[in-house]
Amino acid sequence: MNTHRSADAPPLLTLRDVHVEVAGSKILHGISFEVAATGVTALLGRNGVGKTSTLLATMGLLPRTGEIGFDGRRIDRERTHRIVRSGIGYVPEDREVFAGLTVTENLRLAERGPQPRYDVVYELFPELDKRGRQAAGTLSGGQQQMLALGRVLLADNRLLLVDEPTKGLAPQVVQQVAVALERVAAHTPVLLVEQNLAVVRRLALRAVVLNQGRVVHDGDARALLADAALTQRLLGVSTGEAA
Ligand SMILES: Nc1ncnc2c1ncn2[C@@H]1O[C@H](COP(=O)(O)OP(=O)(O)OP(=O)(O)O)[C@@H](O)[C@H]1O
Repeated sequence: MNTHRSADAPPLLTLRDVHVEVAGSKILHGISFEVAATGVTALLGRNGVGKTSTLLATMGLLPRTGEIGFDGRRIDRERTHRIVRSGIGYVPEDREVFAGLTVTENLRLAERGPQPRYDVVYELFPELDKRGRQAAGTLSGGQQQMLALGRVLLADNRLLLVDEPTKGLAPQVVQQVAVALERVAAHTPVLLVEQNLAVVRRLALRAVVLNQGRVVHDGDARALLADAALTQRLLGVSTGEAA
């Protein structure tokens, strides 16, 4: 099932001419794109093109110039804690669960505000409720990913930035995480960095493709993936491999 958005809804996140330079090397060269207010927008591209840096710059974790708007308000001059408080949740590529703490303790540490949304988290991921006393480090990769998603959902965020959630997972677990993300996205819009094109095809309405720190494609995700030559040129993979 694909997620839908209203064509009339204003974008939730807007990047305009965003540049990032780290230690003298230019990483993003003036990227501009929008993230819809519902469903999944995929951020794609080969290794090292600047996808993670785009998420980090949005969160204020890398120095950036240009305009970043969230829900009609500029956030490009704001510090990370303010951006987090404004309702953007970030799930990093390596998940970063506290391995020695239990599932419940990991969730508790992510509580923000007076009413953490355990109802939402446990409804989406009953496994986290069942495994509350298990050390997070002993969870499977897929379960750890669900815990990482659960932590950002606790805070009632209005947008999630999720970096390569299926990386390193077995094919069957990739499917479980895709189902989980589909359910999450029905609840909260997602900007998703993802290399697995079958997951992109399943979840994303729109796809933004980066190459060497620039946006080189922005459009309907399925139309891109249906065009084998374009997918091969932009992403270096054939859609056959992605199925
Ligand atoms: N702190 C840093 N210092 C120097 N170079 C960096 C730094 N962070 C990222 N880069 C470089 O910027 C480029 C973009 O990195 P980034 O991690 O954003 O790419 P990516 O598209 O997410 O890659 P991948 O798909 O491999 O995770 C890479 O060439 C990377 O080596």
